[in-house]
Amino acid sequence: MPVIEVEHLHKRYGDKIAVEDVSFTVEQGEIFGVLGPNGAGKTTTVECVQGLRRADGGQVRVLGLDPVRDRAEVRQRVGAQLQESQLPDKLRVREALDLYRSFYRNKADIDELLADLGLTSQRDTAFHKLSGGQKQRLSVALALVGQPEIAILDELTTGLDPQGRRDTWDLVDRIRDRGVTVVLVTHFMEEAERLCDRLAVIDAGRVVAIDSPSGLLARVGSAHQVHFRPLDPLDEAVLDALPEVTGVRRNGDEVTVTGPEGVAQAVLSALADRKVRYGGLRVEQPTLDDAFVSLTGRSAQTGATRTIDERSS
Ligand SMILES: Nc1ncnc2c1ncn2[C@@H]1O[C@H](COP(=O)(O)OP(=O)(O)OP(=O)(O)O)[C@@H](O)[C@H]1O
Repeated sequence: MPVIEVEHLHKRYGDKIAVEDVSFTVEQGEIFGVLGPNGAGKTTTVECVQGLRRADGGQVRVLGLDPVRDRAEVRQRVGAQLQESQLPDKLRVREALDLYRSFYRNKADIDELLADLGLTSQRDTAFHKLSGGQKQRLSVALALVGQPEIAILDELTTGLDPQGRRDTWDLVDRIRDRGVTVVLVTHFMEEAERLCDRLAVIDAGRVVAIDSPSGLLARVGSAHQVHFRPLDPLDEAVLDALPEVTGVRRNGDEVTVTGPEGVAQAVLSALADRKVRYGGLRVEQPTLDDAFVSLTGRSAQTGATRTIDERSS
């Protein structure tokens, strides 16, 4: 059963159209991504879901409620992370959690929350003394302190280093394991691919695709590429004849073989069978960024790039 239903959402700021026409549903228990480049309308969309903004057109239902009319109830049941840290400098972690906890009917156990978020030893630390990653984790803790059914996390890992980003991803998995439905706003493809069950790709105020990460990747087609430099004589026709191979080309002493998933194994075993040694092996796999480019004609990625190592880790 969907916990969020957005139908033909339209939102303007004066003459500026922020959201042209956005529709999607979020199912109970999933991690749903809202993905797109800066200015695509992601934040405006989730602000309408939270009842922070009134739609100019279309319909939004959250847990069967109207988020503007039933704002107080939606606030109790939907936890939202603050996009920028907006707490007084001197407020201590524990005090911030106590304060926010007092707003909710279903109160989380603060010690448990601190432990879950790796903040136990910062419980008496003032807000301004926290690191960027700790502030980020506190803002997530504040989103969870009312034991929400849905958590909305906006640009969760912006500004974090790669390790901080990975720790935060583990955290999102744990939030879902508590049974919370997660809506994750991001412009990082890698983050969406790692975390989301399904995602809506938004560009210029419109949904261009809704799918699972692997479904989106499948739309890009067979973009796997294997590059290597043969160190022994190689008849490229041997590779071309493999059923997994869709193309072979040579550029100087480098050979590039293209094909669907599995092409790399097929090429490497053909080389081994013929005792052809090689150097400079690289395997490029399609990424969600490729999917985004093929859907919109341009890149959403402004930050992280993907490497083969990361993908296999
Ligand atoms: N309060 C506002 N007043 C006027 N225009 C706004 C306001 N908030 C957002 N916009 C504009 O609406 C468009 C959509 O903004 P929104 O913040 O929803 O996009 P976004 O996809 O979340 O972008 P980002 O990743 O940069 O946060 C942008 O062109 C933005 O400049």
